[in-house]
Amino acid sequence: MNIKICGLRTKSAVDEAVKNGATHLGFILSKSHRQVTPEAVSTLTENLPKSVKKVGVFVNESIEFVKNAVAIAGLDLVQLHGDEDMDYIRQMSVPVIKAVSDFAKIAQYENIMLLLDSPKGGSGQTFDWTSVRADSLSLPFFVAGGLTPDNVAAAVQHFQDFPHFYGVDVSSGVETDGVKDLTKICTFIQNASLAHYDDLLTAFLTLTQRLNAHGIIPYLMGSVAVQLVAGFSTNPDDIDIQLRQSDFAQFDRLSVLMEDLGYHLIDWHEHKFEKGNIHVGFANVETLKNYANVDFTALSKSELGEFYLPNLQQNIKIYEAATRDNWRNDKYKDKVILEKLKELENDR
Ligand SMILES: O=C(O)c1ccccc1N[C@@H]1O[C@H](COP(=O)(O)O)[C@@H](O)[C@H]1O
Repeated sequence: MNIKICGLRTKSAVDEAVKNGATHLGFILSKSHRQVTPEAVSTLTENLPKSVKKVGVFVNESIEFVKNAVAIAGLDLVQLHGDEDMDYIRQMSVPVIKAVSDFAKIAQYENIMLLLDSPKGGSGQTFDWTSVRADSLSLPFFVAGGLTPDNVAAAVQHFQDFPHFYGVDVSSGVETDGVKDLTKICTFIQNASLAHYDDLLTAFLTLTQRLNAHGIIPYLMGSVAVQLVAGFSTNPDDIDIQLRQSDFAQFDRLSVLMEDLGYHLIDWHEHKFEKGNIHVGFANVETLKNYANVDFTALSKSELGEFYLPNLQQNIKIYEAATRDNWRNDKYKDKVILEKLKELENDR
């Protein structure tokens, strides 16, 4: 789940957002009471994990102004909140998020990300979510505008089935008296991530029933399994399923079964499927011994259904292996999960 915390101005707020699993940090570089300089962004984001993206927010600035800020602040993306059109957007040196509030005008944009917002960015005003039709959106999109720790779960649930829903974005809703509130940042991220976790777990349980009907018992791995076993928020992105080699080898049969459930194959090499905002990856559980020195036959069955999952100690071994694995993209997240798992084990 992508979670963007925007309008950051202090190191403590940046640290709180990162610590809790924000995937994007937003900095206002145009005129606003939240405005910061590109130099300040550079200082505030020193030592930021690579997986956390820095977004600069601009309103109708000159191309030179934006490019200069991108270079000084080291921005990964720019968010454009004014009347910038495709001619302007094509001149940007980094990927673009375009804020839109008139949803009838979405069709003019291509190869970018959208941010659905109320007409006045950063005002904390919501828009009518039901005014957006899923079939009008063919680009990945963030939802913003008046989100708060209290309504973000409802927003995630509302947009979850939109095929291109990418994440949620907040500024005013995590402030108290105009200043970023660390408790609200933490609660916002946890509530957004919990709503997505609930959806992923429900999708996994549906999938499990279908696999079981074909004589297959899946192994639930990754951050959904950790959250189920350990109970802390892991902000899962996808569902990691492992299968016995005999089941995994019949990938064509698996593909048919997934398509029946509305998923489509998005990466044949990685055995990844997608349905809306839900991604499911398959792998062979019998490789666990070599990868993490975990005997897959020692994994326990869940009480929630006919599937296996690793316990606390087995998850620790798996995440230790993941943090050593050069192929893993999000090592920072793996490291945070590993630290929390170890803390939990020490407390027992
Ligand atoms: O936050 C600002 O001051 C701002 C100024 C100019 C353009 C956009 C701005 N904020 C962005 O608007 C969205 C929604 O914010 P909110 O949660 O409704 O307050 C978010 O991306 C802000 O960073």
